Amino acid sequence: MDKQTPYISFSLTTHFSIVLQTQSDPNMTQSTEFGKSAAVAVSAAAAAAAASASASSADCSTDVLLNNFQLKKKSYRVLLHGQRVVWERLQRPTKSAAHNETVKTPLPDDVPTTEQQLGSNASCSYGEHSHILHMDDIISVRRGDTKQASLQPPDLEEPPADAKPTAQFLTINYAERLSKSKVDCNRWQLRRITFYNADAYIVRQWELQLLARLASSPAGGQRVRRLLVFINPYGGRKAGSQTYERYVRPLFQLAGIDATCITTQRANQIRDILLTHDLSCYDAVCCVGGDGTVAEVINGLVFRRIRELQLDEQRPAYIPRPSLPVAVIPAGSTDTIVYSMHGTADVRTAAIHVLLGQRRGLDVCSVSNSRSLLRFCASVLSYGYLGDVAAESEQYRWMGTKRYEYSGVKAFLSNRGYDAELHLLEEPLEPETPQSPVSVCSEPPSVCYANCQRCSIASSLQEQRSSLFPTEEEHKEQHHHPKSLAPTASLNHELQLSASETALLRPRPSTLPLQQSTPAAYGSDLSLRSGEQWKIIRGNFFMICGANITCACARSPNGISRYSHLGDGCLDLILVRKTTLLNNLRFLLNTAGRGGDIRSLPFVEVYRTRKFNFRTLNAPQENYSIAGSRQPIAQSNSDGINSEYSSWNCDGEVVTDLDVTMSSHCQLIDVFMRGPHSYSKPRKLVVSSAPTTPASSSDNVYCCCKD
Ligand SMILES: Nc1ncnc2c1ncn2[C@@H]1O[C@H](COP(=O)(O)OP(=O)(O)OP(=O)(O)O)[C@@H](O)[C@H]1O
Repeated sequence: MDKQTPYISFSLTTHFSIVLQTQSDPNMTQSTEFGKSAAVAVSAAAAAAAASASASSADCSTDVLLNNFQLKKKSYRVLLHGQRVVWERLQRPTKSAAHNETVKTPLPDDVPTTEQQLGSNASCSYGEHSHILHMDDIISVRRGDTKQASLQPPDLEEPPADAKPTAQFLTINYAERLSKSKVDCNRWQLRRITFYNADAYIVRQWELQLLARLASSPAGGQRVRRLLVFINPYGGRKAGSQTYERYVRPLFQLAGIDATCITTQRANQIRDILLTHDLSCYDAVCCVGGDGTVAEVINGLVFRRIRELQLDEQRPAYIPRPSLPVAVIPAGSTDTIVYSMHGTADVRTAAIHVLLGQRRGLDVCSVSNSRSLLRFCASVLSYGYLGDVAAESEQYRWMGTKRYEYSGVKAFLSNRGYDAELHLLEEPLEPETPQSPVSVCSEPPSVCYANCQRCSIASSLQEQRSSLFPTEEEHKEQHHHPKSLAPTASLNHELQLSASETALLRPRPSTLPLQQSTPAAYGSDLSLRSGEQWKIIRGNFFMICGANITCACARSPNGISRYSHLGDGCLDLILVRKTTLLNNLRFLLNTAGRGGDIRSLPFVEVYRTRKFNFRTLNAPQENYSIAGSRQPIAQSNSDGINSEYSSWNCDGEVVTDLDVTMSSHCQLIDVFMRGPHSYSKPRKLVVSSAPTTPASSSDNVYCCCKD
């Protein structure tokens, strides 16, 4: 190490070590106000060794690094503090300050002594002009001898740790969420910042510390190294391959992701590969395509797990959780799954979420008829209008996305309503409401945002919930011992759960084997267990939707089911009664706008449930398909739309069964997402010459419970 630039390690407390640099350059010299109990001064070599040791230790997150760097030829003080990198422009010393050589530090006066104390309010304590970058948002860190070299993707072959460092440039690639307006606050973009320091030892130390912190942070530990990518070249505008090459591959390279790509050659190929191939060398599965492609991946992974566990594929006793998480890159026509996950169908945003590694559990619904499990649904299962659109539009795929508009008008005009009977067990909405259609509630239910409380409660209760459900034997026992009938009640008391949390703890019908899946079986079983009655609704419907997620898309930014949550284990059943043509039009316009709320329409009912059963009235039994074939069952009229029965639209695919049960499985699949954000005005930075940076990623995240 250069003797001109010795390191001084200040040990403030047993929990802290601050490494400061002193240099002959007055602009880069600093003393400190921190040194309350500073035990000091180690040799340069010892400090470097200590630093690299601490970098490799898991507990390195308690260290603080503070150095001066140059950024665009301006001097900055840069601090690595817990999970944050903070940098602040060094001001030229004023006359009064020149006498007092102490430079203002970005840490608060009252320096907390432990990381816990620094905790969540640490970001508010930095200087007003500080730029704060959260570790969760860092994609990669690389040093280089030149700025250009530091911009290259990470080098897999690192020089030995004891080699003399030469690199003076340190580039941090990170993701930033753009918060431009209420309608554009969910796009993320890639940013980079390059710091320069004449001392290569400091640069190396920073890189080591940053990498160690990234690896030990919860999100960093989840980052993907080996990815299996399926590209559907057929979906949307048939631009899946170009989308991947142009926008996604460079980002994966930058993050050092080793991606194996397969371009599909036929429908259902993804599912077949996932069912039969060895996937042990992959950390995750990624698909580039629309909702149909995502559904193929989810179906493939869940059925694979069912096979691995040797469960009955037609009537599994329970639905197991696949081990691999799923990444989705939008390249379809509507891309509602991606839009609902991120609040945008922007390709870069979706790719950036894969790089950042943060995952959330996504509910997946199973769709079954009275005889067997048919498939899994990630977005919406819809009968009537949307079912007709799906069946119709397949014939006009050559039109591209216009086929939906054409088929939409045709299906709308020919819709005479469909007779149906539905059975469901209603779940209360948030806030707790009477067991009634949502349309009569005074307060709107919560919207699912990043850090959604409702979903995180559902996630944290997963373990407890599984042990709460009685097996068939336990269930019989409970009938003989009525005191044990309310395990949730006693648990609620122990855990002091709120009403909405209690609702999430309710026993679920989906734990029953599928052979008991007739409405009658459910009705009697659950009435006995929870003391609730199944609701039976009959009528003539323009459309029936079981929405697993909001189903938002560019055309319908709030989605058809605005208040659906991504991972609460519930689905929203939306019933649109057949009334007048004008009312049907009102409904469609309402879903298209940002301000609309279908719950305000008198002919629309929304029920939150974990499971519902549907059957047509007077349906001929012998026409039920077993596996949900794509063929229409009953004869269609001359327009291709059957006037008496519709078909189901399941994630854009056509299912023709007329006796269907849809059940939600809480957070069955892990997907790379944080959830959409609500708009909040970005912090204004006074120093305009400085690069703009995001507030801490967690600062951008709000609770779901506001609209
Ligand atoms: N090479 C291929 N040739 C034909 N069909 C394919 C091929 N690869 C995949 N498919 C099928 O194409 C169908 C449509 O794909 P996808 O749903 O991704 O696009 P989309 O329908 O345009 O988008 P969205 O569902 O978002 O509206 C899927 O059912 C998928 O199984």
